[in-house]
Amino acid sequence: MVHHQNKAIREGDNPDLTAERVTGTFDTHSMAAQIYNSEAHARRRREITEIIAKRPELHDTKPFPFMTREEKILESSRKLTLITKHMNEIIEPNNSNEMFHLNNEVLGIEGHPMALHGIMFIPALTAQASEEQQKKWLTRAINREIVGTYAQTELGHGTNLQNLETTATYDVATQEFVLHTPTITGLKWWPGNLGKSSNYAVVVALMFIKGKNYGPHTFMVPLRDEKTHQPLKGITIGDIGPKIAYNVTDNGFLGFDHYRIPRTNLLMRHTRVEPDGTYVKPPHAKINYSAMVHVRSHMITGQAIMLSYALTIATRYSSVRRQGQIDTTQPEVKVLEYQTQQHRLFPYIARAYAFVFAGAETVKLYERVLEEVATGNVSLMADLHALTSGLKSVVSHYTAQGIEQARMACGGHGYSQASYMSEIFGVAVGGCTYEGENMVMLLQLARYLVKSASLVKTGQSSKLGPLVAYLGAKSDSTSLIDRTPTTGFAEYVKTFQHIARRQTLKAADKFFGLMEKGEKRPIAWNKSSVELNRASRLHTRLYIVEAFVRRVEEVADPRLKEVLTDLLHLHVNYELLDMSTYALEDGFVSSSQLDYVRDQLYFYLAKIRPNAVSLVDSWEFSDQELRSVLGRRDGHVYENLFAWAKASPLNKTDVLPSVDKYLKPLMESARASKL
Ligand SMILES: CCCCCCCCCCCCC/C=C/C(=O)SCCNC(=O)CCNC(=O)[C@H](O)C(C)(C)COP(=O)(O)OP(=O)(O)OC[C@H]1O[C@@H](n2cnc3c(N)ncnc32)[C@H](O)[C@@H]1OP(=O)(O)O
Ligand SMILES: Cc1cc2nc3c(=O)[nH]c(=O)nc-3n(C[C@H](O)[C@H](O)[C@H](O)COP(=O)(O)OP(=O)(O)OC[C@H]3O[C@@H](n4cnc5c(N)ncnc54)[C@H](O)[C@@H]3O)c2cc1C
Repeated sequence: MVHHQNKAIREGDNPDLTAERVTGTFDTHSMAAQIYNSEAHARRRREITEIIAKRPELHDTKPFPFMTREEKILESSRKLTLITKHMNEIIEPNNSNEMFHLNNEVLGIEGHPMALHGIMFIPALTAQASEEQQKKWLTRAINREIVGTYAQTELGHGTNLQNLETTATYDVATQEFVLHTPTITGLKWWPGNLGKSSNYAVVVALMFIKGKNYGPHTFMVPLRDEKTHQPLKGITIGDIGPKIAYNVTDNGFLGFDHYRIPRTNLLMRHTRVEPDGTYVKPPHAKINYSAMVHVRSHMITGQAIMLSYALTIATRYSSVRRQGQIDTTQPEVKVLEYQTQQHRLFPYIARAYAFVFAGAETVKLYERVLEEVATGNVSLMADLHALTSGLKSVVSHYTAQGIEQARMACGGHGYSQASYMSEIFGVAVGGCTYEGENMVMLLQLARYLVKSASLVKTGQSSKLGPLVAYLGAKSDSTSLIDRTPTTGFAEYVKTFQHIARRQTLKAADKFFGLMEKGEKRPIAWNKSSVELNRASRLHTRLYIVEAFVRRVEEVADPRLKEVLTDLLHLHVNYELLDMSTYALEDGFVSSSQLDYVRDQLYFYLAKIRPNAVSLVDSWEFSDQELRSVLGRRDGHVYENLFAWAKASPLNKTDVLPSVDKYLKPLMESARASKL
């Protein structure tokens, strides 16, 4: 038996796809270890996939697109109950990476009744509840004795937390907080699983003590009776209705009518209210925003995975789809042969790898900050906030663009729900909004960049943190990009640094200049905000390139290193062309250098071509996880598209009731009137 580098090869597969896999130059299991950050975890992912494959009760009973929302929720709850019961037979206890994979395989991306429980409720209790409170609630939450969510956003306000309307007013006499929703716009609106599934929530409300507003604080709030699941008195609660996607999750609304909770339900790890109403300040004003930072840190990887779902589907399909000829004397080609198709897909494959490498670094920094904050050291909170604000915005933006490109690359079949592209897009694009609308979060990073620019301008560059140290460096007068060996990335990094530095300093100049001319700070900020956000994007894209370079430098296996180096070449050339306006503006890069960059790009599209399928196979998504007829591992697309269409609920009968009721009489009366 021949041992291929690509471990997805099986007998009986579509030969067009097998031919792609045979040309792969590297071991896909080893690449999976890069993607998932360790050989052990990549192996465990495969083992979990195998266990699930052997347990039909954990499989979808029919394709998701054929289910109603209610059916999907029922089906998801059934599987959630099973995986809860059999968790220890499938994954290592309390291993969040394994849990993530188990959820993606069995429950999928459309959410489930305990999605927010794991993503935000438990992280909020872990970071913000005191030890005593954790004893009371955290263990019960981990055991799934109670189900919770994170209720912050309201109908009228999501971004501007200072103007939330839900109030928590301290009553010294009873030592209780009184939660109240004063208006319709003060209703909590959007929290996942709030509508129907959760019986508790960490609620964010403005805290008032003796008439003074202390701003947003987090409270543990019971919402439903633990036995009957009926809403408690004083609580109005429900589902907000269907969304673009993610409809298995019951995003909900919530109102309070003078609803009382004990003083000790204020989450008190970092902040306290004494029985007499004395307020004890936290060590950092934004310490209670930790659940948001948790999601922002982890969603970089989640977004990279969803982008890779779409790219896996489109790249495999492009290898079995034949249409048209390049050489008219030859048979029809696989659509992946077209340079335009490669240009549509391969730079996004490179981005997906870049994002997952950046995501791994972000999670590491997050874990470090979490540990430090637990011991009272808040020094890195601002850096983490700036980094995650930029990354969540840039990565979710390009992920959505990439999924849409992948959908279009599948032609008409990409428009069918059999591709699953619309759901992947719909779920991923939510990431541009949730956890801070992208423009808003870029502006958060811009605050950090402007402060850093001030240090540069006042000769204090030595005080710059490591993420922005390049802002204080001197630039060469021109880029040396086409004058260095093609294997060196340093010149590209220098060019991206130059572009990001110039834009940051320019945007900061504009902002400070407007203030010097007499504009008030917030007005000057608003008038500079498009330029400021450009700086934030360029800074973040520089970070992503650097994370990619760091990872490629670490790789020891020469075959992996070669293909990752090819991807990195593709990435830096594509990125530079994409931001060429900035490079051309001050003549740092000339148009002849851009011609070189373009040639490099085309060279690497062609070089990557034989590895394209292996690069997407390396993510090792099972068919169950992808839920896409077009993206099937075996490449047998056409017969399965036909089977899928035949299974459509509309095809249960030959004549629909609507035809009997309306169309037949309509046609009959049209015919009769002609007589
Ligand atoms: C295969 C993959 C499968 C995946 C499956 C699919 C996944 C789907 C999952 C879906 C789950 C979705 C869950 C979503 C949940 C939510 O959306 S929860 C709600 C999130 N809401 C937001 O993010 C709101 C955004 N707004 C804010 O964060 C804040 O309002 C603000 C914009 C940051 C401003 O806050 P405010 O308190 O008003 O700030 P200011 O008083 O103006 O101060 C600004 C200074 O504060 C610093 N700062 C802000 N936040 C932090 C922080 N977290 N840490 C550290 N510092 C912070 C900021 O830097 C400013 O500092 P200075 O410049 O020094 O003043
Ligand atoms: C799928 C999904 C899941 C969610 N899950 C949860 C959850 O579990 N819990 C929860 O509490 N919330 C949740 N949310 C809510 C989400 O966090 C908010 O919708 C998000 O933070 C954006 O806030 P907003 O809706 O108020 O947008 P808005 O702030 O109203 O944004 C509208 C526009 O105004 C602009 N804008 C607003 N403020 C500024 C500013 N200061 N400067 C410049 N431009 C500005 C924005 O850029 C945007 O273009 C979820 C949302 C979605 C879509």
